[in-house]
Amino acid sequence: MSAAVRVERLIKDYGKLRALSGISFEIREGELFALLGPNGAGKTTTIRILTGLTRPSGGRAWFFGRDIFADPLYAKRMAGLVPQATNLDLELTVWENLFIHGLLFGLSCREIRRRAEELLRFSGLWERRGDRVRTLSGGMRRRLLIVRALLHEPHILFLDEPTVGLDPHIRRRLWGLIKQIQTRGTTILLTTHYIEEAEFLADRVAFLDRGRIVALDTPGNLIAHLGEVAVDLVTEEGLTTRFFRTREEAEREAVRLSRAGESVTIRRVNLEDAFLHFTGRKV
Ligand SMILES: Nc1ncnc2c1ncn2[C@@H]1O[C@H](COP(=O)(O)OP(=O)(O)OP(=O)(O)O)[C@@H](O)[C@H]1O
Repeated sequence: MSAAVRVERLIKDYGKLRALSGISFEIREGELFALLGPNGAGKTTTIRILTGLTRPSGGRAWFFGRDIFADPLYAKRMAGLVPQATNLDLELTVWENLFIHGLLFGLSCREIRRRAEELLRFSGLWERRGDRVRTLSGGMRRRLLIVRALLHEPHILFLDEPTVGLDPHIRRRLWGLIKQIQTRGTTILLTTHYIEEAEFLADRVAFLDRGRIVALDTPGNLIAHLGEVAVDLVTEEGLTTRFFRTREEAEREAVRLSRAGESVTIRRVNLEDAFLHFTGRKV
């Protein structure tokens, strides 16, 4: 069966700057796939290309086996986009924002009413449907953006840093909503620079660094590549970390280091360690 999304050697140049250097990946149907990388890594550019907002300089991409650059209307129908910027009309109500979006996608008024009600109830925004968007909190606006992106029943949802700038409590609530959307059968590509977001949500993660994918696997496998247990050692030069397959090995090393007067801590290896290992940089 064809992958929900297949990207092959995608390149994007902005003048002399190569923002994407030929990235390739596949997303299976129903999968939640995360592109994790620091500012400027090329995450938004990837999403903009796959949602038809910008043309690639090279490479190809397919949704369910169909070439999306050859058939942009098909791509538009299949994809829902939650952009990084909250581009809602603040003076219109929640309901009006959805209605206009539905009309732009060619949905009938009946379809819009049915879908909008279902999604607003699902996302906990039904009671606010008559309120102006200006009166909604940041978290609610983000939920409304997700509802709007799902209105035309896309098969693939693109979420560009969906929780950036939100407090931890609201972020977790959004994570729950995103998981539920996946459970209902939607394939999701999410970009983030929050390690814990990728670790919590993603079935597979691609580490994107300066326009290149430097590693791609499940969070568990990316972590296991380094080991199970980490020993952090604080010295005058800063923090260095060593990785071990077992807790016993790590403890032996920690004891040896503390006898030598070093300050050490033992902890589990996490996705941030893996990111640092593959890129040599922090997210
Ligand atoms: N329209 C544009 N014109 C010129 N350069 C651009 C344009 N859009 C992006 N870039 C550059 O391309 C590179 C990748 O940018 P992109 O926005 O895709 O990164 P990102 O990983 O999404 O970062 P962020 O987390 O800040 O959104 C950056 O160096 C950026 O400055």
